[in-house]
Amino acid sequence: MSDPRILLRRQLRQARRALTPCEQRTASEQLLRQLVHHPLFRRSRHIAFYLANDGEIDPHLLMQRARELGKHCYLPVLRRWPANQMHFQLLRPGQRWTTNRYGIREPRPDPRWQVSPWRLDLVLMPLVGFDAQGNRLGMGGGYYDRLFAYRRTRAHWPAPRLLGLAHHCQKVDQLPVAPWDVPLDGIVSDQQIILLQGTA
Ligand SMILES: Nc1nc2c(c(=O)[nH]1)N(C=O)[C@@H](CNc1ccc(C(=O)N[C@@H](CCC(=O)O)C(=O)O)cc1)CN2
Ligand SMILES: Nc1ncnc2c1ncn2[C@@H]1O[C@H](COP(=O)(O)OP(=O)(O)OP(=O)(O)O)[C@@H](O)[C@H]1O
Repeated sequence: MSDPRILLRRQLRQARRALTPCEQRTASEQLLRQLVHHPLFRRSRHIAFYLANDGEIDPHLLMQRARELGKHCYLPVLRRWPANQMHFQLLRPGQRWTTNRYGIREPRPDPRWQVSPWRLDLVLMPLVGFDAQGNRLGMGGGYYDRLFAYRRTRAHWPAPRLLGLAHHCQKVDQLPVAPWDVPLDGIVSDQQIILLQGTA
């Protein structure tokens, strides 16, 4: 039986890649506007971002603001072994960079600056698709799901808050949910903020 996620992923990735540079810039500015004064951002001192790839909504303006505000910013770094795992690494002055197996830039791995996910206050997650119930479709590597698998049994741990970031065109009526999917606390698109029950 074929996985309905595969076709959906292809369509939604095409849609976000089709956005013009001008639409991308506007979306990035809208994202900044939505989040910069939001308590979820203002209260957070340790925040994980991502470097936009494949037409993803670009959080770099927000990351720039976070750095100006003296917040600690982290990016995902893929583990060499086991190859299906990732963690977050603090961005440092004079940061050195490398390129991961998908061609995405990431900080050069340095265990001294890698943190356990529960040390973060807020994680901004890239996504391919979302629905109003807060379900997320990712790139299919399962990296975020594996890292936050502990949340499925400890749903009430306050930290970190998990927010998916997306272009509005990535919204669908209802996503198929997999048993390993980690529920998000909210989704922020260039047009709306959806906060799930219990998220303040
Ligand atoms: N910007 C960004 N960084 C991220 C993620 C992400 O989704 N976006 N990730 C979120 O998990 C992790 C990387 N996961 C990824 C998983 C698949 C592909 C990808 O392009 N897959 C190709 C197949 C490539 C291959 O098999 O070699 C494809 O589907 O076309 C990219 C990133 C960590 N960093
Ligand atoms: N907690 C977990 N433990 C083991 N395998 C997992 C776990 N979570 C996800 N996986 C595996 O990862 C694969 C990809 O999952 P899925 O398609 O949901 O990824 P995704 O959420 O789209 O990707 P990503 O999180 O990287 O953006 C699945 O085949 C699944 O078996």
